Amino acid sequence: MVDYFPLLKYIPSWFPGATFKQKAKVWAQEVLDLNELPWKDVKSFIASGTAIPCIATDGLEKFSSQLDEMEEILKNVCGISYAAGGDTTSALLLNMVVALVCYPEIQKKAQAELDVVVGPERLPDFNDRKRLPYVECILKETQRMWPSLPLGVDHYSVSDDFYEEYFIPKGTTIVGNVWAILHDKTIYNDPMIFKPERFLEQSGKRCPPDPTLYSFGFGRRICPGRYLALDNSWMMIACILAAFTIEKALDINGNEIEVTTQHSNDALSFPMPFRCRFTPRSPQALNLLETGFTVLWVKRWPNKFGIPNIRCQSVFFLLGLPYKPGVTF
Ligand code: HEM
Repeated sequence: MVDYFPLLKYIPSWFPGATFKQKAKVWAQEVLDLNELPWKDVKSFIASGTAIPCIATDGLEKFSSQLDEMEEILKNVCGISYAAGGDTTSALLLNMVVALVCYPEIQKKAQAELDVVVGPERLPDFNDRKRLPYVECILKETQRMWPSLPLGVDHYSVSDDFYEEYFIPKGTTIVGNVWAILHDKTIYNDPMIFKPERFLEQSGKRCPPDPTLYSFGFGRRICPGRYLALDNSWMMIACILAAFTIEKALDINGNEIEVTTQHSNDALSFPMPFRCRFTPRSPQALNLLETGFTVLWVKRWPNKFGIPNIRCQSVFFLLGLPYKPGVTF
């Protein structure tokens, strides 16, 4: 509000109606805490020898001789990654789970693909990704149908500009309507229908544009975490699909509890709370759940950007299980 009406910043916080100033004070402290408190924790874990390898421990080790100038930067990189990457990625994952619950035939098709390519003895990994086109299509279609940030993040024109017949004066707020682009029926056929197949590459067929082009923002401020977000989300959903069948939860009479595809109306669009059941697909799947992530972590991505940590934590979060640092799923 103050950005739009700069005079408001001179109103004292006790002035009737100026509650935004009191709120801003509380929120400012919360933002500072988000940066400072986890950083303090990491440093105390390092001191006590209990830290698990992650981007923060890597950075502190790598720049140990330049900490005077680098520590503030490292702390801010970690803080903004958490602030910008946590809820957005969770929203995408929860949307994929909603889709799998609501459309069991889509879930079955993805599992059939995984069974052929990966089999029941191990969890999927990035080497399998190219051979799992349908799982990729689910990731794309979820971003199209329910983008995590339907109106993106506002931009601001730094100089006078023209777009087609529109004059855009310097200082105009520009809202990129991601939702409208991704539901444009001239680009995406039947845009209100969840249809991963639309992104399946087949000879003689032209696929619509990848929603990733829009769902991570635009121009030079485009999301720098998009590759991590997409890799992380792909790995999560591929592993969940390989190991579980996800169905609607049952009430006390054994009837299925309906799941809606409605969403919150906030800047960040989460599915409305829903209940579902995760059932291991087989005894081997259950075994993989106990050992699979340890194997992936140790063998494939030792200590790289903390990705395995984030992934394991998210799986625990999604399943509503308490996450213990250092314990892999
Ligand atoms: C599904 C997950 C994610 C979505 C949908 C998403 C979406 C977005 C969008 C729409 C923007 C605004 C871009 C613009 O101004 O046009 C943005 C900015 C940003 N994102 Fe993401 N993001 C996700 C995950 C992440 C992750 C995992 C990280 C970091 C690890 C991250 C870091 C950032 C940062 C630092 C910015 C600000 C960039 C700037 O202003 O220059 N995001 N993101």
